[in-house]
Amino acid sequence: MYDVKQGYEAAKAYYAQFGVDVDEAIKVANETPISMHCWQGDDVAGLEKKEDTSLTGGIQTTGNYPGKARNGEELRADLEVAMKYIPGEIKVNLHASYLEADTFVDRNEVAPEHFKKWADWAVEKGVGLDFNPTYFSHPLSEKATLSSADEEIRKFWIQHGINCRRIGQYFYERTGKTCVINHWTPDGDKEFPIDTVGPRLRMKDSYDQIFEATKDVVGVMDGIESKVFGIGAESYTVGSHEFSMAYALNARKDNIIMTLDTGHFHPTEVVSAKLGALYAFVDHILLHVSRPVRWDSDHVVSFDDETRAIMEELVRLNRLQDTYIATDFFDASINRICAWTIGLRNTRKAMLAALLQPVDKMKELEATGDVSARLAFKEEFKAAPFSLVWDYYCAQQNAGVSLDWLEEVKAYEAEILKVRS
Ligand SMILES: C[C@H](O)[C@H](O)[C@@H](O)C(=O)CO
Ligand SMILES: [Mn+2]
Repeated sequence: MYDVKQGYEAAKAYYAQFGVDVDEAIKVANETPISMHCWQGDDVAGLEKKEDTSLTGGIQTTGNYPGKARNGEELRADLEVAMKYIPGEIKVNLHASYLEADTFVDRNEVAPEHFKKWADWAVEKGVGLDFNPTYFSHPLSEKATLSSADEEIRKFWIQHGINCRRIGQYFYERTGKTCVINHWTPDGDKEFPIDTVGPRLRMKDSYDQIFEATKDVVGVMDGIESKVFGIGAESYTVGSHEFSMAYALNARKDNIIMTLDTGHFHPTEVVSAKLGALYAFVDHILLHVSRPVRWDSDHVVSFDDETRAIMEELVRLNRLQDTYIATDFFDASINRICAWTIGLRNTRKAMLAALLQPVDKMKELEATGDVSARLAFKEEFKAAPFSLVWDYYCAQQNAGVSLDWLEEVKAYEAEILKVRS
């Protein structure tokens, strides 16, 4: 290993030229929570006691890498391994389908008691918990959920949403940290329907009922996640971007916000370009950081242009602290602990790289009309020595410098994952 401290000192001198406080950047990156999705660990299968665990709702995992977690204990153990190598504040993000009970519990019956093991574990680890109603992978979700024209089915899913908000409050009470709840429904149509508003009016009414019935709930924030299409819902989604944005804005409640998933837009649309416009109107946004490859493929988050641009935009807008950052990917073709570690480290690294830029100086250049210097600065910091600061930060946090973590995860794979059938 090279001299990490020496590298950090050199980088510090480089950044000092531009007035960037490296230690402050590390501090902010370290204290900004990233919500780590549990569903990478078992290919979104969940822990419900049921025969059919197939993934529906127009989302897909591909690959059959050995060693996926088969129960809550294994999933928590795997999460813990990955968490060792992800520096900074982490929350863990659960779907309702990760309930733990001795017998089958249907979605309209989920309750706080089914998440006691998760809450005990989170308290022991000192992490917060976020939550998601699971409006998919269920016989009653095949046609539609919150927008269903069948009142019995719609009622079933409304009850699920209501119960999930109560579970969110339970997580808040146990961990002392706000529980961010995300609502995503797969409702949509393969062909463009004749009646495009009816399903939306029903979905709007369903959300209204969920929030009205739980208006006493405290300690939660609710994101409404939009999506442009899904497999089998290529032409129309009920919860489109316009629907979700309009719902969140019109709700006029501080706790109902928009969720932007980086894989849920047309391929040439980028979330980074939406943030500045939305923050002119809202106080908070929930982000699902993913990597769409040609479609909403949910590849592992990369340290790529868009992830970096999102973080740069949040820093420049001074909205990092107002944005709930969550990861959302599921790759079944590689070691799942590596998937988490790589994706979450990249998310944090992009955040740190964004914080290591002289934003005030760049704003000043722009304000004075010096657009040539603005471009020169933007380009300069693309290749600035942030990785030396990153390595130092990982060393400080005992999170594995460079690829140190890989050998240890491989050892865990050989010892623990390989023996799972
Ligand atoms: C598991 C899903 O990815 C998640 O609930 C949702 O956020 C989504 O992005 C569906 O495409
Ligand atoms: Mn998502």
